[in-house]
Amino acid sequence: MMTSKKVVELFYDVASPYSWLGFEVICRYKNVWNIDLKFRPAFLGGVMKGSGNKSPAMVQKKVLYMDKDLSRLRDYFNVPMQHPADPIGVIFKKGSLSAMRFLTAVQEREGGNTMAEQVSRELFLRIWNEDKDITEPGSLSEVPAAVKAGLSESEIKELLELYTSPKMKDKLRSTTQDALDYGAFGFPLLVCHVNSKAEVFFGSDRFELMAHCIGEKWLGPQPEK
Ligand SMILES: N[C@@H](CCC(=O)N[C@@H](CS)C(=O)NCC(=O)O)C(=O)O
Repeated sequence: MMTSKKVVELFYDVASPYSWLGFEVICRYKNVWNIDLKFRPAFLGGVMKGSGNKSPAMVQKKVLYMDKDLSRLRDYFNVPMQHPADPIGVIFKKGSLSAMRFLTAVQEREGGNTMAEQVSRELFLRIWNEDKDITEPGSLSEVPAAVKAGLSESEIKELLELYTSPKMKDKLRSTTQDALDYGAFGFPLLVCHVNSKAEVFFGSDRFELMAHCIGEKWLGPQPEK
């Protein structure tokens, strides 16, 4: 008899480069480990505020270290990360609120994972590889088209109306609150449900420990290689 799959929730925000690393690794493992992966797109700004934390990008020494760290991780994780020309403007001034509402709408509308995964990846790519805007409706409308999600123009229009609705704002707020309730102070956050207990891990650098705790094997960031 097959044992039931362990539910793993990934809380992430496309403004967070470490979220991108965590996102790609857990996507690579979703068919390697006996897990049922649930995407929980949430708002990192709300987590920072709600937990009383502040972004590491506000401390000069951390910024310098993260620069180096991320360029090493790009190769190790094989994720095509590129610094935007103005990271502070991208993360703090422009922010990710509308993009995360949009992603929430995509997920709600689909009720599944496939399009949410593709749209998330496209949003990560736009910020952290192509240095393109993710705040304007015109930019967001390019995303489902770019992932060839099979949406007609009227469906894309429908999504663009849906993402600014109070319902999607509330949904994003409640997902962010769920992350805070699990103890989040930053992203990515992975919550593993094993033996009716929730084990919470912060960071894209905790997969080895996470694998140990859920009884799976860690094969490095590129398990298929
Ligand atoms: N060591 C973690 C760092 C993750 C990280 O710095 N995440 C940022 C967002 S990109 C954050 O939320 N940081 C909160 C904090 O460090 O307190 C990793 O390798 O993934």
